[in-house]
Amino acid sequence: MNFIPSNLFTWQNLANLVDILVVWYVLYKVLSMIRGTKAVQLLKGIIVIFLIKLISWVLNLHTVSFLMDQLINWGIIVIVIIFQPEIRRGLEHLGRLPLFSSTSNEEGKTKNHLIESLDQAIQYMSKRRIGALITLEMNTGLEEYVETGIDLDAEVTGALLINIFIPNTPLHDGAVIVRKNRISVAAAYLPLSESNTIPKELGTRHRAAVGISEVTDAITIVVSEETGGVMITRNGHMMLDLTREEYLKYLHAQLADSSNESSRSLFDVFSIHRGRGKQNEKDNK
Ligand SMILES: Nc1ncnc2c1ncn2[C@@H]1O[C@H](COP(=O)(O)OP(=O)(O)OP(=O)(O)O)[C@@H](O)[C@H]1O
Repeated sequence: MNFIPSNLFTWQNLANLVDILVVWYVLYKVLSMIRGTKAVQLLKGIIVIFLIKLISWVLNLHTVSFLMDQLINWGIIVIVIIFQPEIRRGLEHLGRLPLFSSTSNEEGKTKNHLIESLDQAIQYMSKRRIGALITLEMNTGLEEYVETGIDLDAEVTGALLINIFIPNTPLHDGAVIVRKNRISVAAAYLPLSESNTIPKELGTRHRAAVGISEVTDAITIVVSEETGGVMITRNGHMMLDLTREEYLKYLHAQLADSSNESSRSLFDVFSIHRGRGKQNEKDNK
């Protein structure tokens, strides 16, 4: 039989190629989403169960095979219940694809004002080592965390943010939650992460920032009281020791209205994980 190269370019082969690429992309996304979370242990457990199932099937061990079948069938329901928040977050991610979203000019201006206020507060607090924890609500509602805080419902300004976090004042402990471009509450309690990827030298403020990013799509900014360093967390990722340039770039990409801006910086944004802390120290002097 002769090999004719043009036979390779059939619709069927193209469909197969697309099929493989889609599966590969979904697997890659799932694995990078669960990296460093408790889901990795779960995945290992699932692989072990499937291996036992395969071996029992090959060796004709009927009872073991039956038990594994039951475990797999019921396990799916259990996983859906346990990972309900993560599944919800994943679906919300899908809903946020550009195809479904639109933003207006007015919204863009408000977002720019929000970023300027955050920047003013971060700069002030970082230089003076004032600890701060600010969470920005995105698409997932933060109602249950808002309920733990003290109501403010105030316009976001740099001055107010600074004032809230001045040590030994009634509102400084806990997190500020920003909703719909307003400071909704201060002194809110956020869930603490149990991730073992958080560096040991970071305390509960940083752990709370990672915690909220694991269960919602909120963007959380931390200013460290000890070092003045700036961290942002989102979707379980920590971006540590960010310089001013880096956090502004990130916030603009995630919040600003211009679709050009966001798509242009998206790659850069995801490549930031540990910023140039040295630069931060320089800025502080
Ligand atoms: N679950 C939480 N929710 C909201 N805020 C919290 C939570 N846990 C701690 N905090 C805040 O963090 C402060 C304690 O910070 P701690 O020194 O333990 O953290 P850290 O990560 O080492 O930060 P820093 O570098 O600023 O010291 C508390 O006073 C409180 O304001």
